[in-house]
Amino acid sequence: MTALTITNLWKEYGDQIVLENISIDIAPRSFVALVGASGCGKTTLLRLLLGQERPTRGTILLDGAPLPLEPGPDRGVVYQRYSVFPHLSVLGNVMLGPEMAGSRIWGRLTGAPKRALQESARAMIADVGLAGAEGKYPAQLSGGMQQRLALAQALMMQPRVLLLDEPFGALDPGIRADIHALMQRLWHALPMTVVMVTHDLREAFTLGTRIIALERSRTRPEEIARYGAQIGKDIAIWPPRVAGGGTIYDNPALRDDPALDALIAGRPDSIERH
Ligand SMILES: Nc1ncnc2c1ncn2[C@@H]1O[C@H](COP(=O)(O)OP(=O)(O)OP(=O)(O)O)[C@@H](O)[C@H]1O
Repeated sequence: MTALTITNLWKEYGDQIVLENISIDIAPRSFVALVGASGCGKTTLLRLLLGQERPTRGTILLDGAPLPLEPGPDRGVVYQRYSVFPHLSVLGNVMLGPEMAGSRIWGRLTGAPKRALQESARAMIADVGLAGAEGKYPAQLSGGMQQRLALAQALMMQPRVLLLDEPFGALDPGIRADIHALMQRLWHALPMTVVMVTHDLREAFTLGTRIIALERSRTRPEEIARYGAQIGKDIAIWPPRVAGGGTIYDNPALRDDPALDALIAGRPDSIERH
């Protein structure tokens, strides 16, 4: 159950202010879709959450504790391309993260621990719809299959936060719809909070529990470096989607929110299962 708390976050590169005073509270199990014009700083914010970049000012807390300064297994990431290793098979890619983590503690995995890892890797591969492709290499997979593999690879480490940087942006619409369904299923099934950068508003509204738009209010050339992007819009999806497949009535935190109760009182029939 992982919450992210971003407070008064600034990111500057030299003289250029990219993010200006961003504050966002992300509730555990949310699915935040981050949208905004090209170059406004979406990937920069994701890299800050991953620990690949450090804030110039401000704080990021993960369940109340300062975010570790380096990427770690608590945060998984999937990019639009190149998240997987081309020289490893599907099985090899999915086993790699736990193997590396395990080998730091026990040395090279062999015997029963290796077999157990192989078994859970195969189960994860089946979960993302790649059963039968365990021995294939990424170049032998379609774009959609590669992104399923990238998801499996990230999820094997059981991240508390999954960061997605336009992971479905290069896929054809039909394939994208299939992988959206998979993503929804995984988000419901696994105890993770998701932050996804996307250019596609439809995708944001299909998957997100909340849509946050970064915007630069000043865009004249002489102003671009001196003012960063801020939160332009912050939209909660109605009816609220709750991870795990329940309705808002099943979620005590939401059920006890008086403002929401009032809304629900006016529209009791509009609460759907997701
Ligand atoms: N390492 C860096 N050094 C200097 N400037 C950087 C660095 N990384 C990003 N920037 C700048 O920060 C700004 C925001 O970039 P970012 O990639 O975060 O935007 P974005 O919203 O993700 O864009 P897009 O939608 O096109 O991917 C850009 O002007 C970019 O040039």
